[in-house]
Amino acid sequence: MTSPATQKDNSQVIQLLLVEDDEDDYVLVESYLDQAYDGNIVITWADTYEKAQQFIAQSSYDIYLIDYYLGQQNGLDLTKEITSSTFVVNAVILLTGLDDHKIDLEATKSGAMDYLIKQELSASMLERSIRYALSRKSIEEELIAMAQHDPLTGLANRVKFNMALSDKIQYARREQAQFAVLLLDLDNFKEVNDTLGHTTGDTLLKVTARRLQKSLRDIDMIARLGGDEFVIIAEFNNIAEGSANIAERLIEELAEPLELDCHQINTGVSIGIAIYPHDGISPEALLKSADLAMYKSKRGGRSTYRYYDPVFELELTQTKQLQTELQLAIDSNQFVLHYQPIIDTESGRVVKAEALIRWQHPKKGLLPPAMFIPAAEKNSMIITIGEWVLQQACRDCKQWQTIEQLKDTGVTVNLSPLQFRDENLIPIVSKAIASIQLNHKHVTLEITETTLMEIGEDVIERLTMLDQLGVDIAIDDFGTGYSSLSYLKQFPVSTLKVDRSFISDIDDEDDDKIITKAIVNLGKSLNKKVIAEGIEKKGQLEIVNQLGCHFIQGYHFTKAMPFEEFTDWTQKFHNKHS
Ligand SMILES: Nc1nc2c(ncn2[C@@H]2O[C@@H]3COP(=O)(O)O[C@H]4[C@@H](O)[C@H](n5cnc6c(=O)[nH]c(N)nc65)O[C@@H]4COP(=O)(O)O[C@H]3[C@H]2O)c(=O)[nH]1
Repeated sequence: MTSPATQKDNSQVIQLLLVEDDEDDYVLVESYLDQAYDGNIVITWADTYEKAQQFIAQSSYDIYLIDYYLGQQNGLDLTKEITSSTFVVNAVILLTGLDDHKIDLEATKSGAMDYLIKQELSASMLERSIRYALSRKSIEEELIAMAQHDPLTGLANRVKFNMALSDKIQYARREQAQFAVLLLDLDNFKEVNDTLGHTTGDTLLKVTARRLQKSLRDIDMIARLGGDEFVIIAEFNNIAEGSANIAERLIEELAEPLELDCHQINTGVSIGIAIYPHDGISPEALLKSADLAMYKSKRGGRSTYRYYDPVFELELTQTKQLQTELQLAIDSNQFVLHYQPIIDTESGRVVKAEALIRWQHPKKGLLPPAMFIPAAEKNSMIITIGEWVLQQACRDCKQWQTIEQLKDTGVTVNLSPLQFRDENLIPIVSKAIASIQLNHKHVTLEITETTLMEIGEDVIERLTMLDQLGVDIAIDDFGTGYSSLSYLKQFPVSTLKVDRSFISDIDDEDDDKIITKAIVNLGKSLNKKVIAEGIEKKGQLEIVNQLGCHFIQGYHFTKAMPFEEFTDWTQKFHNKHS
């Protein structure tokens, strides 16, 4: 008998475990194998079931040759033990003294690759059977490798990641160790994919995978879970310091601009971190915690990382609850619109009214948008709410046209980022206006500067489509979104709305005055109107008048009011100022 496989170190030589309780049969099989392989085979002989189990636990073999009858036990059971792993291929050949169709079937069912009858055995038959089994093993191994890898990046895929995470948990439980799961999501992958095409998107993913591999140690596991989501399992001596360092390094590395297909691409990554065992002891729980933390870092300004905090769970539950309530609010008409006048500084008339949504909650009373719009924006509910706002605002505007003092008053509606991106936006807007035969010029859509900046190159196309409909477009919160001048020049927008933060300190802070002045001048040079919103005090009004703002809006005149109140207020205002 040769020594166990563990002691040999020649990869060309076949390692074979022969499980045979009959010494004569062992000698016969060994002689055939020697004849067939001329020494290029290492045979480890186990003469009992238990010994075979020991060898199997210590080492792995290229081929297992197992006798069907092993004393009181059965070679089929041992075969099942060896072949039971889903992700490791083991080549087993069963030997039997009987030519029995039933045993043949059982052998195949148990996972054996072949079934040989001892009386018919020869060196060539053994060699052929082993050759076939090894070739099938290598094909199956290749298939398994393919099933565990992401073909695009070559990284491990979700299947392999799940296995690795389960293994890591078992190891950490045994060793009382900690480790971190870092979930990464690229910040502007969708924009790259949508604007530059899938080929560039794929290249970005491949480059990202390479960058991640470069930044990590070999011992860290990295996988692509799908889309632009990557995940890392990493162990550190000091888990808090180590995981923070790695997250910072990855954020820095992935923030480096890239030149892809002649485009400069600025990517970034948001990272969520969950630590075993604090944030979960099962693969599902850990991944869910990392996912919540990643979602948080995405929301809290991109290119950041967050550790999981149980409070996120509570927030998520509250958000879900709010979303259920919002659906009910939509179904039972609990939303109302309030209107705030926008006044032309030259004519002194109310030219438009900004529609601002409120929720008439059956228990909590009248709720401001800040208490429900962010939750609605987390899913498509904002699209449904936004469509209602648009239709109601158009209906109200049509009503004003029947009143002499308000017949020229237009309406302004806020569009959330999701609505602006929605492919049905144009039909929704045109239906709301056309269904009541309102003139398009009476409708203004307000889109924040930040939203416009986040859309990417598609923005001009989308704005142009709205412009072609005939509606007016205003950029809200202007001055906070860092839009470039060259971009702004191409936007078919009529109005810039100076962000309230500049107006609030305009009377005592020079910087804000300078910025507002610059925005007004910029607006004028680009042939756009400028609205100063948030005018609360007389002093602010005087300054914005001095600077030449075209329109004004704010508590100094009035807060937003329900439809009837707004109508009365405007009539009185016009009577007073006519
Ligand atoms: N401190 C101060 N505040 C003033 C003054 N004048 C007006 N405001 C408030 O400033 C907000 C102006 O609207 P926004 O910037 O578009 O900001 C809006 C807008 O982003 C969002 N929102 C409101 N209605 C809708 C809607 O129908 N759809 C969408 N998507 N968002 C909406 O909610 C935000 C807040 O709305 P509101 O609570 O109604 O708050 C309104 C308005 O009541 C002032 O002189 N001083």
